[in-house]
Amino acid sequence: MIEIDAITKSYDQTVVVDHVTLTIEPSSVCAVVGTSGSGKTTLLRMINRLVEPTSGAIRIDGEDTRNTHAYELRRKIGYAIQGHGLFPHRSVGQNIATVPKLLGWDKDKTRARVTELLELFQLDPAQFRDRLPRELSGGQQQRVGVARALAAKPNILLMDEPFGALDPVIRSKAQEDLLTIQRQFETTIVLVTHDMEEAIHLGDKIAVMDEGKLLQFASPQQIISKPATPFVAELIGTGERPFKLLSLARVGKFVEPGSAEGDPIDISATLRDAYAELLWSGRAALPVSEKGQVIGKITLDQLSSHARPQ
Ligand SMILES: Nc1ncnc2c1ncn2[C@@H]1O[C@H](COP(=O)(O)OP(=O)(O)OP(=O)(O)O)[C@@H](O)[C@H]1O
Repeated sequence: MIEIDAITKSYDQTVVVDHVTLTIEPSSVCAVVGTSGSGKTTLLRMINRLVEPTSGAIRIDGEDTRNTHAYELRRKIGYAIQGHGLFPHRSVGQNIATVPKLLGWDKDKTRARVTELLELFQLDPAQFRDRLPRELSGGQQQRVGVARALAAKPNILLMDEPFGALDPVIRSKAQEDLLTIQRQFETTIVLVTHDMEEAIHLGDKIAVMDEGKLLQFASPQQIISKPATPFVAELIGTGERPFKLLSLARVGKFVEPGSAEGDPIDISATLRDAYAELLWSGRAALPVSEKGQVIGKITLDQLSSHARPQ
């Protein structure tokens, strides 16, 4: 658990993070969202003391971070940034091994961990271990950046716009991979993004910042249905609200008995996918399938009722 308690950062007379208080539950994803200059990166960096707070406290599992050396904290906490920040003259394997090496892991253990991570991120170790970062595509470099951040099996992973430089297709794959890995390792993730769509998709909770202040800290559902201020509503985009609500729920929860015409949709699809398919094909209901078997249907009426605040 990360408890952020009235944390404040000022540079000279300018307050860039202003008395922010929030608690991030273990094994959850907290997305920090806001416009440029709102203090997101500064807030994130105060968690691993890359930036020292001016006042306030941060506790990790009850322990005040000021009681731990900053370098120890940074070895314990994974950190991945936009543009991945890989060391250009070190191989992929050496990049991933950075923190294990600092922690004094032996060679075999480190090599085994690098192999495990390369496989996890679908980068064939035989092919990629000895390449230099510049010999990889942007998406592959980004995966190495996240692999490096996870190398020493941190409980906490801080991510600053990790997918910012990726094209939409690779980005969405990278987001899915991250969620899979997060569930597998139960990592607590704090992720900075300026993209509300990404925050809604990845966050169990979303922290909305503006001018150094925390405007709202709530679930995606609550942020969309009950934005705390007009600024939060603006960030979501009023016209987008119904679709964003639909994107949070999966078809599986809303299956009705009966059948419908045409191609089925899988139970794992989002209600937004189902809605798009209904509109596109001009149908009022879709058959729903699970492992290739039709198990019921989902109707336009049901989707409409779910696209409103509950
Ligand atoms: N070392 C520093 N010295 C002085 N001002 C700083 C310093 N670091 C950040 N700031 C200022 O603090 C404010 C918040 O910066 P921060 O990088 O936290 O914002 P952000 O929300 O992450 O923005 P972006 O999305 O553009 O990265 C900005 O106005 C920035 O200019």
